[in-house]
Amino acid sequence: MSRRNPSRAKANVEKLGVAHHMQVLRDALDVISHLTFLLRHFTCFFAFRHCSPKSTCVFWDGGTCRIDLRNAKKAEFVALAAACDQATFGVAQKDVLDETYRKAGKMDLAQFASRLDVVASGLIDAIAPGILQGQGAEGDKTLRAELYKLNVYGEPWRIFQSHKDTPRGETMIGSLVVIFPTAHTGGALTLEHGGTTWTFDSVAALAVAEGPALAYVASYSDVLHAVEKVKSGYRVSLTYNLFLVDNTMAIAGNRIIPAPEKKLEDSLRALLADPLFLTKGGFLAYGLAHQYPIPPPPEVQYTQGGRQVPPSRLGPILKLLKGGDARIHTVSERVGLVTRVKVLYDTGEHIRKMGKDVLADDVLNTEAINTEYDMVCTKRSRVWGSSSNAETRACKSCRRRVHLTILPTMIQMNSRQGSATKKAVKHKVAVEWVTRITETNRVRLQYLAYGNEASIEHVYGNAALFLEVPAAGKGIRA
Ligand SMILES: O=C(O)CCC(=O)C(=O)O
Ligand SMILES: [Fe+2]
Repeated sequence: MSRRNPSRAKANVEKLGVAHHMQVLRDALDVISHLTFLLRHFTCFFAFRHCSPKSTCVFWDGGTCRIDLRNAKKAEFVALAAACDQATFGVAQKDVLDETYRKAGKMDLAQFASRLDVVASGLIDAIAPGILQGQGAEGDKTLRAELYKLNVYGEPWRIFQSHKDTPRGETMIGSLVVIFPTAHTGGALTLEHGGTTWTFDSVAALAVAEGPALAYVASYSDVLHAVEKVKSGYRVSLTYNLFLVDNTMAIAGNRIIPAPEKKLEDSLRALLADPLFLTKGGFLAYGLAHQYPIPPPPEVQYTQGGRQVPPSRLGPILKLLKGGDARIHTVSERVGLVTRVKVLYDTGEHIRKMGKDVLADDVLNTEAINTEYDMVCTKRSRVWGSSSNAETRACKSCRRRVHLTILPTMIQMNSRQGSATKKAVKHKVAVEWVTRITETNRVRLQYLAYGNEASIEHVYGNAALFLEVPAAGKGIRA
């Protein structure tokens, strides 16, 4: 007969409790991701019915030319198309013209005027809940739409190849496309994000609308999209850039928290209340589902005291989180956890002293690697799920805990603090992955490696959200 150790059995049961709470948290996240998808869908398939007759008028050539897109004749479309430039597209912050790439005609804002008022018509109110979901604990963000350009598809330009819209500014979160009710066939918009694709057939949407209507699609800026071939007639669209702005009218406590978000919050609180969960503290980590622009490195500033540490290039991401990513941040803030975007580098075996995996609070540069300026954590064992899978779905089996060893920021060190460093190196931090790390926000570090010949090597890192969990009984867990 096997002898059972009652205290070990009890510990196992309690550990199951942590596993259970983690599972509830992941399930709540699954629902949130699904919700994100549904909202995007909803936004796509909604036909706008309240446009005034003037909304379909477009003027160009200093106002001397005019077209009413509700009942224009072929000659008018030909004139509009003739006034367009061949559309360019963004590559590395520059607009590039490639005849083989995009085949749509466009007019920049300076060349045309539209009478459509997206605010007064209620269009922004209609898209805001979808785009702003999860933003700000108290509904303290709102959307501002800036008209960007006009696109014309038809003879001689018929398609717009797959692309992501170039972010125009640090607070740009997405785009709004409005499609006019002109006679045409084809021209469906196909969208793809996180392995899910869907098609918005504006012709079909407008066909079922009663009375005058405009079709529209609002999506996050990391959604890949393309306009299929316009087979006949002319398709005309306006694009707006959508920016996140502070809502000065927000009233604390006024936000109605959606049920799935409440469930996520409750499951996070239950997890934190369990003293067996990250007993000594650590990170609860979350693989980002959306892609975010990372600003270029700032100029290094030298002051009398030495190098000035610039703000982290990852900082702006936190203010621009989208969908489920924003929801995690909002919930963790409400619960009282400090949340940061950090980059986990897979350094291979190349960079001595740093260990195989490095967790950084900023995008590292060569100087950082050479001098160990930045705050880094070196990991003892291989990180689970590291950079091998670009999936953004919640993972059911990511239970592995990894240990990190923290080094202090070297720039803050003086000789007295040097001894403190050695102590800090022994300090381990546990990381619990709620969802698999993704390659959606991948950064590359180039550095000079000295082997039998000096060579330029690269290491890659992936940004993820890290929620700082205090030890059981400490801080918000007291
Ligand atoms: O015309 C459309 O439906 C899409 C236009 C677009 O993607 C763009 O202008 O970037
Ligand atoms: Fe686009």
